Amino acid sequence: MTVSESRIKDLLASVPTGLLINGEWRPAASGKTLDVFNPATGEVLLSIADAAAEDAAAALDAADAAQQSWAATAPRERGEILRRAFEAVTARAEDFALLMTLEMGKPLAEARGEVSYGAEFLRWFSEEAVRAFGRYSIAPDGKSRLLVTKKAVGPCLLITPWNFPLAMATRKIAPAVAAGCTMVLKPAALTPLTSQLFAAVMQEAGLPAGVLNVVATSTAGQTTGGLIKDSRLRKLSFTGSTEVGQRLLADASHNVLRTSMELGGNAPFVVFEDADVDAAVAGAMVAKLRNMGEACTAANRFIVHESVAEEFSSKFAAKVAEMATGPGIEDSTKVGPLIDQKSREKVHELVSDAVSAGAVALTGGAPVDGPGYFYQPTVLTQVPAEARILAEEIFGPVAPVVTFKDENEAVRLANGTEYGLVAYVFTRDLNRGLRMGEKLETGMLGLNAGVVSNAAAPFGGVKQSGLGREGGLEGIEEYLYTQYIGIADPNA
Ligand SMILES: NC(=O)c1ccc[n+]([C@@H]2O[C@H](COP(=O)([O-])OP(=O)(O)OC[C@H]3O[C@@H](n4cnc5c(N)ncnc54)[C@H](O)[C@@H]3O)[C@@H](O)[C@H]2O)c1
Ligand SMILES: O=CCCC(=O)O
Repeated sequence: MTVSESRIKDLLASVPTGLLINGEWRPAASGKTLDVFNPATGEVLLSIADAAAEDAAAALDAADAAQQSWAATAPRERGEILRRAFEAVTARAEDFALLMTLEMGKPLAEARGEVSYGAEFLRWFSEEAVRAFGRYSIAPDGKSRLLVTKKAVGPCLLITPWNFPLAMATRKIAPAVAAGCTMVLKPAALTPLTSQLFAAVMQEAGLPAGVLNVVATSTAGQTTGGLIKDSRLRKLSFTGSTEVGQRLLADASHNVLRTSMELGGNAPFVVFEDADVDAAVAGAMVAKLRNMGEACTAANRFIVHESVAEEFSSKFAAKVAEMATGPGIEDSTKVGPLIDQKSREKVHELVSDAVSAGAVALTGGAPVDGPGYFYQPTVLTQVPAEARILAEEIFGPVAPVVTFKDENEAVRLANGTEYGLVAYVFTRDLNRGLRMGEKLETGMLGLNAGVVSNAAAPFGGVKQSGLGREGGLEGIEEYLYTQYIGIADPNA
C-alpha cells in the first residue's frame, strides 16, 4: 500500500517549523529558512527556520538559565518525563517512521525498526535516571572518609548526523535528560524534521522550557562555532564523520570540553572456513544493506576464507540481486535512495576505481536511472588490496569481497584500517570467536550476528572511530562528572 498524499500533507503540517528556544518555537532571527528534500524524488518536503550564530547563542542562554534547576529536579521526575516520551513515540510510531522515510529515504519497514530502536533509548535511560550512584568509604589509613558523587556536567551541545534521524538524537538526549543536563541540539540539515517532531513530543511529555533547545541550520560550523568557544558550554557530543569530528575535537580543546565522539567506521566482516555459510550470508545482508549501507556500522570489507569464498560470494550476490530499489514509502522497496547526489557519486567513484583495478561486479555496479539518488545493490569480488573501496567508508549498498588463507591474515586484514568501530565474525568455533574478540581493534564485535545495535549495550569505537560510549550502563556516565568530598574522621 503506497502512502496517500493527504496523509503525507497532514503529517508534514504537524511538524514544527521554528527553532525551539526556551520552550518556544520561533523563526530564525534573520528570517531565513532551509529546505528539506525528499531523496526519493528530489522534491522539497518542508521549509523550516535556518538558525545562525545569534539563534544558537539564544539557545545556549536558555540552556544555561535552565541548568541549575534542571540538575536539582528529582531523578525520578526526569525518568518519568523520559518514560512518557517513550510511550508517546511508541504511540506515534507510524508518524515518526513515515517522516524518516520521507526525509531520509529508508524503507518504511526499516524506519519502523529505527522508531523502536530510538524509543528504547528513552525507556532505557528513564530507568537509568535513578541509578547515578556514588559511594562512601573509609580511607585506607582510617583517618578520613571518602564521599564520591556524580553530578550533571552542565549545558551540552549535541550534533547529530542525517542517517538515523531519531535514534542518533534519542541516544544523546535521553542520557543527558536522565543525568540532569540541559542541551542545544543541532540536527543534520538534510534530516531535521524528525528532531523537530521529537522535540515537540518531549515538550508534551513535560520537559521544562530551556532543557532541550533545537537549532537546525544550513551553516553548521558558523552557527555552532561560537557555542563551542563559550565557557558556559560544558560538553560536546558529536555523531558524524571522522573528518568533522577531528575538527570539533580541536575546537573543543579551547574550553577543555568533555567530548563524546561517535565517528566513521570501516567494518570488517570475517567469514571463517568453519562458518555456517547461509547464516553468514543472512548476517551479511543485514550488516551491509541495513539503511542502504548508510550506517557507521555497515560492513565495509568482506574478508572470507578462500575455501568458502566462492560459495559465500555467489549466495550473497544472489540474495543482493533480489533486493528491489525504490521509494521507501512503497511496500515492495527493500533498498531506498542514497541521501543525495554527492553521496551517490562518491559510491560510484569507489566502485569504478575498484573495477578499473580488476574487481568484478557479481551484481549491480551502477547508479539507477531516473529521479532520486538510487544505486544498484552491488557485490564486488577479486577486489585488489590497493582499491580505495577497502580503505574508505563506502556509505552505500556495495559489498567488496576479499579472501584470506589463515586466522593471522584475517586479523591483519581486519585491523588494517585507521577505523575501529565494529567487526563481524562468523565461525562455529567459540574459542576462535573469543580469540578474534581479543585480537580485533574495535569497540564492538558481532559474533555470528550482523547487527550489534542495542540501547542496553555500550555503542562506540576506538582508533579514529571515536571516544566514549552511547547506550548501556556507560551512556549516562558521558553526561556526569565525579566529585569527591574528603571528610575528616567522624570519630576524631
Ligand atoms: N559512530 C557512530 O555512532 C555514527 C553514527 C552515525 C553516523 N556516523 C558517521 O557519520 C557520517 C555520516 O553522517 P554525516 O554525513 O551527517 O556526517 P558529517 O560529519 O558531515 O555531519 C554530522 C553532523 O555534523 C554537522 N557538521 C558538519 N560540519 C560541522 C562543523 N564544522 N561544525 C559543527 N557541526 C558540523 C552536520 O551538519 C551534521 O549535523 C559517517 O561517517 C558515519 O559513519 C557515525
Ligand atoms: O550509523 C551508525 C549508527 C547505527 C546504529 O546505531 O545502529
